[in-house]
Amino acid sequence: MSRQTKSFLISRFREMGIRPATRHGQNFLIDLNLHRLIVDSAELDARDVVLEVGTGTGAITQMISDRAGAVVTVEIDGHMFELASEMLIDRENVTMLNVDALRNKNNFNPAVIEAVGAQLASIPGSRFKLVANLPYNIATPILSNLLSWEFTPHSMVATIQKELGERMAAQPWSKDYSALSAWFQCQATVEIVRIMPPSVFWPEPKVDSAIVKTVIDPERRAAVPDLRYFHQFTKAIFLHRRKFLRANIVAAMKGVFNKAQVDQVMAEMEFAEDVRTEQLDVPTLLKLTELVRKRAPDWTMN
Ligand SMILES: C[S@@+](CC[C@H](N)C(=O)[O-])C[C@H]1O[C@@H](n2cnc3c(N)ncnc32)[C@H](O)[C@@H]1O
Repeated sequence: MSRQTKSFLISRFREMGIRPATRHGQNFLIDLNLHRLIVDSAELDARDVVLEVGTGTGAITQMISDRAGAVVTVEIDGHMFELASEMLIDRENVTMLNVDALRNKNNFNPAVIEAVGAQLASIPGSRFKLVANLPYNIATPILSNLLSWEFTPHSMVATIQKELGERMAAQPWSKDYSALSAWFQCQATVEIVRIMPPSVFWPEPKVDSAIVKTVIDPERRAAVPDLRYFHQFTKAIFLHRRKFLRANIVAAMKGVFNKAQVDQVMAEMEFAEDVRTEQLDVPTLLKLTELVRKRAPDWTMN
């Protein structure tokens, strides 16, 4: 049974003589029904190897461990690691790592990759999932990098800033639609499971949060010929998403395409001159990327 209530946290932090570390995004979820909702949304069973970034006190880890085949949980803060160890020490299917989950913005820590790989190899027919109340300062790189990781996740259920969840799920023409929306939606479905006010955390964050579920769609993913190219090219043309698409392609392909070549691409796509990047849905972005990739396969974003 989880002990993660506000009074439990306050008294344990006092005993240890520490305060929640803002720099590590330490906002602990104190509504136990929401712990359950996160874990229920992941639909776990014994085949699942779960990565949790941010063990905290281990409250969610415990619930995951009850349902999944294995959990690899990662915590950067030595005090939190110590606190969580008390609760998780006897659990044989839990691997605890006291490291930074990320080596840098674009890469996971090799120790995390190794631990997840070992668990995936040890369970026949294993599936890889992320379940986490993520530290908000690294939520985007964690979720985004997992989509091009060594192990393709089956799904990811995460508590993140509401604004990030809205960007992941956004549709063309909306203010939140961006390269990030296209990156998620070209290979997965994104569902906002629950919006949550600051009061369900201790200490309270400044913004609303959301539980967001991303389920990878293998068919959709396989239909993207070059995920890395798509990611880079959409990032480049969405730098000024309200501008005319033509100007964005000219800027993105500077030194590779001359303006006549850009006009050829525009004509082949049957785009009007005044089409803007923010209007393009994911299938159209995929088609456009392929036309560009065929003409400039070696292009990379500056
Ligand atoms: C939002 S709290 C969530 C804690 C707990 N799972 C819960 O639900 O209450 C995020 C946790 O991630 C840890 N953390 C922050 N940055 C990290 C990083 N780069 N790698 C691993 N853990 C990190 C923090 O110390 C904190 O315990």
